[in-house]
Amino acid sequence: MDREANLPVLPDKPPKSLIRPILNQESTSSSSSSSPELIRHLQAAFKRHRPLNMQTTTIGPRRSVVPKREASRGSRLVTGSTAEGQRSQDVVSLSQSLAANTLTQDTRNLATSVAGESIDNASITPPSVSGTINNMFGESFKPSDRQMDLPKPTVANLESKLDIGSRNENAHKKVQSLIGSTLTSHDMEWDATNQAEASNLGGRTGSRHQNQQTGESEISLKSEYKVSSSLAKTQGHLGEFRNFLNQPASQCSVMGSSCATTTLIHSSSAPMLNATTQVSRSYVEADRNANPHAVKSPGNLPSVHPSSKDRNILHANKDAPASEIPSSTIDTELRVKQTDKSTQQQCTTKVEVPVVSSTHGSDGQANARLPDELLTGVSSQPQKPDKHEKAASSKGTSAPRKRNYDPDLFFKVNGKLYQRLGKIGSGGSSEVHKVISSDCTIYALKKIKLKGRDYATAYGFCQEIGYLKKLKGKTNIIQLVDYEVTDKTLLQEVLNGTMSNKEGRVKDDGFIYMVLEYGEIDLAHMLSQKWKEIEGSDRTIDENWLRFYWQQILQAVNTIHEERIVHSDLKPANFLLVRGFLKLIDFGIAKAINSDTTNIQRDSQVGTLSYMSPEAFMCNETDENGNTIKCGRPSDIWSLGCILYQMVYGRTPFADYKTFWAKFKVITDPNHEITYNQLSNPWLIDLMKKCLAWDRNQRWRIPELLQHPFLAPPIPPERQVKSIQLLSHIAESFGSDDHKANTMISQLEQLLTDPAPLPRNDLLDSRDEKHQLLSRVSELCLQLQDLLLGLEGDKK
Ligand SMILES: Nc1ncnc2c1ncn2[C@@H]1O[C@H](COP(=O)(O)OP(=O)(O)OP(=O)(O)O)[C@@H](O)[C@H]1O
Repeated sequence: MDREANLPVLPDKPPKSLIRPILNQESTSSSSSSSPELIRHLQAAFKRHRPLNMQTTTIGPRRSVVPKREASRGSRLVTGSTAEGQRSQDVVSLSQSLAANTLTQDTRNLATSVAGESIDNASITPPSVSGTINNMFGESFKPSDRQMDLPKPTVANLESKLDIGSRNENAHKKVQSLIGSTLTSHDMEWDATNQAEASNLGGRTGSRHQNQQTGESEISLKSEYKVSSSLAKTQGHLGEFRNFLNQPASQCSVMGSSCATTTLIHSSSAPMLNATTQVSRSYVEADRNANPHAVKSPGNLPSVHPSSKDRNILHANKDAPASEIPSSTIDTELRVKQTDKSTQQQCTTKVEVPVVSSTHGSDGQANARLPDELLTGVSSQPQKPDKHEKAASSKGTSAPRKRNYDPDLFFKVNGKLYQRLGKIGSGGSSEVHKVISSDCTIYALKKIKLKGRDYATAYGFCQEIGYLKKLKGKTNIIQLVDYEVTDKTLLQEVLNGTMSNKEGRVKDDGFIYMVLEYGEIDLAHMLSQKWKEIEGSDRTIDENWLRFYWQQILQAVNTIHEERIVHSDLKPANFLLVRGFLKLIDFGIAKAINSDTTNIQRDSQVGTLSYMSPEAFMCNETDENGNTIKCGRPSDIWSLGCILYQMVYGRTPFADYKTFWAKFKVITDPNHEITYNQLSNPWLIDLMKKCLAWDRNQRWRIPELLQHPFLAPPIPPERQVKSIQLLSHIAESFGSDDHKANTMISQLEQLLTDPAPLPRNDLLDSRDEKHQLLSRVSELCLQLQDLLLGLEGDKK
């Protein structure tokens, strides 16, 4: 089949908008007859009058202007009916047949946007930011979005209003200093920006200040007007904040990220958040020491006190009529009853139980009280409708939700509040926020908007919960701490494995919330940093570093393959460092393998271009023998090969092929030879080849890869060592600058040590191979002998 004949011709040149407007050149060429003086004036005039935003966003359409974390969002390819319409520019949408006449508009947009521009995934791009990325909600995501989302005016008042109790005083002071410092930093930003932003109490602008020092010098800019104008709001936030801190601790919190590690990793990028984690840990530990059984809460506030809403929940849990039960609680209860109880309890019951006991138990009565005026303050505060969520409960998918918290500051998942600390990143389908729970544990909260998506896609997103539940307790997979799907029917269907509404679209404004273990940095950024260190020096990648992380990558993928799950979107950005170890994330397009087969059935082609296997590009087409091309575990192995290649060489194997079609063509061509530049360790090349074999049946499986000589170098037997000693003795005669002799010696050494790179199992099985090997050895020996004789002749 001549696939290319059907391919639409895409422009080789990048779209105009992507062409860097080099004013100098244009001016020069268009006025070639003018005097150089005039040109200079013209250029100066252009520069002077260029609008500000043009300077920052229009010029320099470099892909490298991607914020940390955001950088690694690659071009995910989604095809056919399952392609969701609201992807960011990084997302490719292709019709299933890949024929020109069936290409969707999205595809054209993508293909155009990537033409001439590297679509090799921004994952190795330095985490510097100078541009703006639109996220799925149409909001502009700026680098500053990563910063604290706390309300500015809350700062000044919090410290004075939160009492410091005598018990755990140090720890509480730390919390307060944290609050003070983080909010103060935010204040600075707020004060420095225009007044219109003062009303944005969500603080979405975030702080661009990278350190406290800078912030301190600007604090004097704070105007009295701004503080007083937002006083009323501040009271409300204070109430919310206190209320938040009074929430019961989640037992799941022990799974949160190590604060110390977080501090270490992020020290350069998010100093304020570092302070947060560090202090929260101190607090948690101090409190634990003081009373290991108490539910943690800072300040001298009672240790456990539910919000007014929580009290409703408690009633409901006891004997209150159903009408009083908030919807989320009903849903939670429902889910616990209707689904796998043991698993559910881990995620939901754990969270609610402390609330019940603390309020209804005798201790609870004594402890769980906030000052009434504070509660009043919370409930009387005008509620800001969340533009994303206000319709979430409409049309019967879930009952109307009353809010007693500011959605700009908090997320609520299963009745538990999580305070926003900043946006970490946004993928093609989601946005991920760093949050802190009431027990001061840091989590990542992934929020996926469902509205407008086709049902199958929404179903797929929801399946991620299913996979993560299945992978609970697996240390090399990111752990799901809690979750909520506002569309209960959808969740129920996913959990039951049914799909009734395959063709429909999600109309209700539903969301999926997933509270996840927090990862400090992803592999894409680790690689980018590593390569920055290496570039400009004559060093190559440290093999031990490579072994350390490659082994973890393999083990993580092995875990899911053993569970019969194919990830389908393996790339550096989907491996997160948690407490020093890599964990796999993003099961958004993962698929389970049916028990009677080894492949998964896909309705569409999915993945991230640079890491997609040939069969992923051709999924569901027929090969030359008429067999349907399917994806299975080998498809993940190919992606692993691309990751390893990137770790070794600093770029993916097909990075030179810039456009989608160029990549498609080369990756699906069985005769294309991937270039492997020479390395000091030939095993490394062999290992990459084992993963990147075009024929998926030739690719090694993970158990084999874990035994590959690169990870498990063979120990040479005594005899071999002797032969190597002999060779090094001979090598000394030639000196290091005799390239020819040294090449022969190292070839001989390799042949004698281990006749690589033959597959280990059929090592020297055939007589012919042994014969060939011996003749090659003797040939090299004779040549070396000649060289040695020549050398001695020269000396005489
Ligand atoms: N648990 C976590 N801890 C820290 N950061 C996370 C976590 N989960 C996700 N992220 C960040 O958010 C980004 C997007 O997350 P994720 O890949 O799960 O979303 P997605 O919408 O499926 O993205 P994609 O389109 O790349 O598949 C990740 O690359 C990572 O940087």
